[in-house]
Amino acid sequence: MSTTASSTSGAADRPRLGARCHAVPGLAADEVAAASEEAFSRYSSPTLKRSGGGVSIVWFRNDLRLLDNESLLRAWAASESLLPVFCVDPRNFATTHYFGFPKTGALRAQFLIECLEDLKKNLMKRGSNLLIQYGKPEDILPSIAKAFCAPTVYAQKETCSEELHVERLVRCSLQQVVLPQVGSSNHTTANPKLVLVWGSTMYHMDDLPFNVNNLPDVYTQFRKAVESKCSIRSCIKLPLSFGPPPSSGLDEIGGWGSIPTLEQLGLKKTKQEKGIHVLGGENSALGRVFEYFWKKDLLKIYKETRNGMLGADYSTKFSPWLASGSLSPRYIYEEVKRYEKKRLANDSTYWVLFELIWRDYFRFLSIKYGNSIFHLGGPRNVVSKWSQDKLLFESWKDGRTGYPLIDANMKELSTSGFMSNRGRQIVCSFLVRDMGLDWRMGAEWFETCLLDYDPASNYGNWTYGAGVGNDPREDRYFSIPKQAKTYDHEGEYVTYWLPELKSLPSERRNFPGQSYIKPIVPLKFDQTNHRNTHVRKGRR
Ligand SMILES: Cc1cc2nc3c(=O)[nH]c(=O)nc-3n(C[C@H](O)[C@H](O)[C@H](O)COP(=O)(O)OP(=O)(O)OC[C@H]3O[C@@H](n4cnc5c(N)ncnc54)[C@H](O)[C@@H]3O)c2cc1C
Repeated sequence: MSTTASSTSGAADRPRLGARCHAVPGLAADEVAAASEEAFSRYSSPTLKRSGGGVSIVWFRNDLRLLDNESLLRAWAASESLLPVFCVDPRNFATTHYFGFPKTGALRAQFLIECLEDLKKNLMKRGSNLLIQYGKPEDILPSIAKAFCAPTVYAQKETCSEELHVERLVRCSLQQVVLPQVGSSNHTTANPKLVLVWGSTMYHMDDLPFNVNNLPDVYTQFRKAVESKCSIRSCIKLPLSFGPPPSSGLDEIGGWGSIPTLEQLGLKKTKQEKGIHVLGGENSALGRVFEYFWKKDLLKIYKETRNGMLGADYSTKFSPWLASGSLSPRYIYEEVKRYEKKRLANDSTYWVLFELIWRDYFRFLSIKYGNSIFHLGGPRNVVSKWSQDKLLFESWKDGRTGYPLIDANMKELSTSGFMSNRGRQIVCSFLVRDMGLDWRMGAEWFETCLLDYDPASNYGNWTYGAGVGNDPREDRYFSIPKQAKTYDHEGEYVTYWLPELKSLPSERRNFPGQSYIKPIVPLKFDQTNHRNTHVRKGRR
């Protein structure tokens, strides 16, 4: 997440100007199937044993995968019969945010649908299935537990307020269910319980060298502590079969249910013609790891290319799968180590892990700082004046600010649901520093659009960029002219998203003057000269 310049994406990685969508993974379907099959078989173990009785429910949340899924394995091991469940929670679709945007945009909803299709297929291949119901988990899970007489619901533990609220409601509503106690001769009863299992980070929460409430506030201190004092747990293996599914109870709840369509979620499908198209699901995720590390051998140059903005291959694009839990960060770690053994170890191979530690850091920080990451003053409770000017905001959101670099990035976000890390930092700085807008408006629009939306990473990064988080450099300012010259020197990126700039000479595409929309606000520090930018930054 360093902001210092390194070279941009190599020319070979760049799509031709005017090229259409870039599929991620860019593998043929049979290559994806072969890569995921190979990974599944490497992580399958015929010796895993189950010792429990009856039915256990595994409630899938943001852990839509089989490989390295501890709650799934524990539910399977503790039962005779596993019942995987996904609840399509209307609160995630039919509601809007504080500033009025839909909570989930159509692109992420489509990605989720693909994840569910893939998860269901993978479970069926291993003798199980996925029960899908539309409704609130606190309503659905108790009725399923009752119908199947299931004493335990296993699920992945989450960290942010909305998800924690749902956990509390589920726990309470399960307590209202009365089940006959298994194996009891004197007709005693029990309530089903919710068992929450940690599973979203590379470093396990229980292995941290400090209590999470004493987490170091500065990333570098966090990273150094975990790197020197903890090790990363091995991936959880898979049994060869998750079957058999429960034999009775299904009729009572109306069968396995079906994966909703976009229309059923109240959303409209849009035809995506440009940008990257990331296919949801664990098979694609495993296919992408294979493609990026082994087939295209891009891991060894990641550190040099990661600040790019154009195309599929300047960075890993793992984030949408990590956010939905279709990919485990520990699996990536083990693949990096395998690559380092078989091919080479260098700064780039390490740097992917360095970035995954950022992800862990924001996840743990969301526990330490709770709801304050969503509040205007952020974790440091900074009091500052922010504008909520609607017109300014609309111009940012729709990519009509008059600054090609901002407009191109915002168009990429709404068209594809993705934006590079470089782009995210630039548009965040522009919204906060140059427009002076309430950073939460930007964060909520990201929440609507991003395929990889994750509350801890999104709000963590926004509070950081807005100077209300734990950044030792509170006044982080990204000068657009400087960023454009460094990361889009030839104007290839802006021209891809704003074809009207194509006729300009390459050096003017980011500086089109009169031939483009008039800038909506002046830049706070409008110079390309490094020394001046630096001096002024200090004064802020
Ligand atoms: C304002 C802003 C909002 C963001 N919102 C999100 C979000 O909602 N969800 C999200 O996953 N990332 C978010 N990020 C972080 C980062 O931009 C994306 O993770 C990254 O661009 C995803 O592309 P990639 O998978 O190719 O990343 P790579 O460069 O290949 O990095 C590998 C992985 O490391 C992790 N990572 C990298 N940088 C960060 C970071 N700064 N913070 C946390 N994790 C990181 C991601 O899981 C990523 O997949 C945000 C960054 C900013 C500046």
